[in-house]
Amino acid sequence: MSDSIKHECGIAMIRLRKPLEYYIQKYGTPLYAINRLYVLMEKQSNRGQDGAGVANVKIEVPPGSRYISRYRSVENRPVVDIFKKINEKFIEVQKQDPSLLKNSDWLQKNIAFTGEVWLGHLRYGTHGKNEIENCHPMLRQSNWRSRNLVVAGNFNMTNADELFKKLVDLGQHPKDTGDTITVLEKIGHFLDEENQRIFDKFKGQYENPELSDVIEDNMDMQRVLHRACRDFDGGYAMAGITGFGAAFVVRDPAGIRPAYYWYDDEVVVVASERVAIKAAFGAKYNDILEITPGNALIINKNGDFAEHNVLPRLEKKSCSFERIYFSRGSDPNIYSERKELGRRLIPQILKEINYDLENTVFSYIPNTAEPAFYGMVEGIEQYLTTWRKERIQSGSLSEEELEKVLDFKPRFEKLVSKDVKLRTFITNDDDRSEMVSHVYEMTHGVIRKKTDTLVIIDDSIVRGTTLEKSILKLLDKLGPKKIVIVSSAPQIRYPDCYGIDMSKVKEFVAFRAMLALLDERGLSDMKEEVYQRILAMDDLRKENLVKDLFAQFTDDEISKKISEIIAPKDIEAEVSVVFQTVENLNAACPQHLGDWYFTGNYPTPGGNKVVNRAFVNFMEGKYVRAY
Ligand SMILES: O=P(O)(O)OC[C@H]1O[C@H](OP(=O)(O)OP(=O)(O)O)[C@H](O)[C@@H]1O
Ligand SMILES: NC(=O)CC[C@H](N)C(=O)O
Repeated sequence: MSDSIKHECGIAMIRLRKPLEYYIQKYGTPLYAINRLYVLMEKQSNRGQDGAGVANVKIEVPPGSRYISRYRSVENRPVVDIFKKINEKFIEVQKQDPSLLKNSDWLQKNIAFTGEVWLGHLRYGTHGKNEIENCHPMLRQSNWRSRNLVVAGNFNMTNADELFKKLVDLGQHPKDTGDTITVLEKIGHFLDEENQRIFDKFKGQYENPELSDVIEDNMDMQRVLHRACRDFDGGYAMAGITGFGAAFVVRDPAGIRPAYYWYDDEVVVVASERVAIKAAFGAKYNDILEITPGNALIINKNGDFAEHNVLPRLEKKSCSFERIYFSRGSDPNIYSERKELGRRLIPQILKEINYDLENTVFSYIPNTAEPAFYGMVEGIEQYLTTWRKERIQSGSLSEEELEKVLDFKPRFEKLVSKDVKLRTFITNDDDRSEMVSHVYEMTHGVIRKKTDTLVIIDDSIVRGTTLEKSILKLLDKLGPKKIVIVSSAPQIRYPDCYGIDMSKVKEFVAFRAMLALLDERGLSDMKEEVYQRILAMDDLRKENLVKDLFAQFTDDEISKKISEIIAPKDIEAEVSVVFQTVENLNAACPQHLGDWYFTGNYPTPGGNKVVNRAFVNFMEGKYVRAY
């Protein structure tokens, strides 16, 4: 695992509900599912670039034939790499005899990746190195078909270490400490027990080969998943396929990680983002459903499916950062939420520029912040409508003044372009500073030197590196009197532990600002005091003690300190930072109230353990992950 802040992982599942023959007839190719899965995965490439994997299971093949196939890759463009390899198999068949591509029986007997159940994964590793061994899907193999298991997930458990220990206490000997293996083994353990339970129940009644079918027909996946997941503390959308073709996607009880599905009579499809399902299958957004938190979508061997409750639901706390930054902004709901985030910042922005729209230029830092910018544009226009009305209704305007009021146009400009697609989050820390200075270029000749204030919106300020190392220096060269950085997200104060690797508190510029304020105010002893209180806790999950440190200061004090920290010493413009309030974030994204990054209110008890541990690590000078 590199030290960079991570995005998410993405999952993609397709279950063909008809025989392969049907798709060959209708779509003229045996590659129907492959092509759709490719789109489903490429459209989620924003969620993981450390590696990718695809697994395929054939239902009902005779003993002796391979029925689970898998490719994984950590190449530069892992999804392309995998699908190229899969495609090569069909190119070979084409060369051999093109008519075989229409022969579903022959294909399923002879060619891998011609099965009915597909599972794809894009990885941003949070646990374990960026090596192919850590790529999902992971396999748990057995000579008994119904004991085979393939798993891929978007997840992080705050108690991965305890889960591992439990497996060892059971007498197991996992081949790796990685969290995906731990989860795989955990589900696998209860899958084994379920196999045994059904075997014991029916053993007198059927002969052995027949018994295998009876086990598969009676397998209670809801029970397996309930027993496997009840010890998980974390955020997860965990997808799996058994060797006999039953598939599932289970979502954490607080709905932290996203999971959507869509179906028709040909397919059942699951993905982390709606945009991907829309693109791959032309689905209508309104027909794409969200897996209910605490439920599993279970697809039987025969293609029937339903949601089943697996764990009691918790208060829904879906990750708000998905809406602010991670997920693709072309999802109509996300687009309008991002706009709303921009619009809601207007009162703070107007205050910051002293209501002087004449000498202000508005712009944004590409790419994610673009919709928030459009929201900001709408907000300014709304403000101007009210302003014009009030001026006109005052009745005191001369002809010339009236014309000026009606003519006035706010200045919205594209000042920053980003010509490298690579997101700065994905490079490791050392390369990152180097990289960010080359990623952006500025539009000169728009700002009136020493006269204009520049208001520029970004989606989030995490470490402040993008601003400090690159953007502010470049913007300063345009000559503004003042630069107001607007963040559509509130101050990121607390670590995440539910799917993204943001668990080292010292990385956050808001945390560094809080430390600086403690020092300035002579409150440095509080750090030691909180540290000792955490060490004395009998259960770190009880409460988040780091909150006590932030509670010493107002939001504005922290914002001011952040602006001091990120403003490079050698620039001329005054710099200030405006952050979204948590109330406005929640109002803009009412279905995604998971705001622990900003509030420290974690949706599971393990979150408190992570933040307390992260603080202990900081105090002890340990630069390691806190879960
Ligand atoms: O404060 P920092 O730690 O530097 O991180 C915050 C920046 O990182 C992200 O940009 P990214 O380059 O991923 O761009 P995007 O907007 O194109 O997604 C995000 O949009 C912020 O601009
Ligand atoms: N971002 C994720 O969901 C990571 C999944 C898993 N924890 C891994 O590291 O592979």
